[in-house]
Amino acid sequence: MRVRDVHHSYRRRVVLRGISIELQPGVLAGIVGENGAGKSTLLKILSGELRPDRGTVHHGGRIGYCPQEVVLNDSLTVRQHLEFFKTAFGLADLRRAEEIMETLNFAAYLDERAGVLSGGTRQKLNLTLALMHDPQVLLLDEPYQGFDWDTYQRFWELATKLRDAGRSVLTVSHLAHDAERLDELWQLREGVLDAHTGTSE
Ligand SMILES: Nc1ncnc2c1ncn2[C@@H]1O[C@H](COP(=O)(O)OP(=O)(O)OP(=O)(O)O)[C@@H](O)[C@H]1O
Repeated sequence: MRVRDVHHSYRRRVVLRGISIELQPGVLAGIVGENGAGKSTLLKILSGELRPDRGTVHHGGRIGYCPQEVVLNDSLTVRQHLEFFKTAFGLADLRRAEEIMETLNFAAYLDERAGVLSGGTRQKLNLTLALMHDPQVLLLDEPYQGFDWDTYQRFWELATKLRDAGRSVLTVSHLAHDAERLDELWQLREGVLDAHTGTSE
């Protein structure tokens, strides 16, 4: 994925002031920044959900986008969500989705309605829906929010495995405590990206 000179404002609030970034295959990268720094705005632009005021985003292959806001239908079960996305992605089966569910340890909830799931379990489903079509570029917005420690570890094992299989993985977070797990880490501040140098935000 190649991003060149992306700018974005919401009316007079300037959020991104010239973001350029290159995401190679087989890289696990992170962007950190304070609340309101513009991380979600940038991911929305990279995923194609939002059009930048200026600048370009080029990518090859499938994108997997896990937004910060969990987008689920409370009246559908986990299984129904998977079936819906299987059709939307044109998948032959749910093999990958089932593998991810096993990894994240929530296969037992297949027939529960999304509306009764805990926050962490909803996030597991959110993440599964973003990854089940085996995207080449993964854009993950605070993907582990609400995860318990064991699931948090499993999330990183999954992200590392995908990186090792040649996927590009980009996670955004307000904390830099995962720095040692990442191949590249940037800091978003005042609308621009710099190499992250500090140990925490
Ligand atoms: N749809 C919108 N309309 C107007 N302003 C917005 C909109 N979305 C975001 N903003 C503003 O843009 C700025 C950046 O927001 P964004 O959600 O991208 O930040 P963030 O770094 O992801 O924050 P957080 O860590 O809290 O999730 C904030 O000041 C926010 O209030």
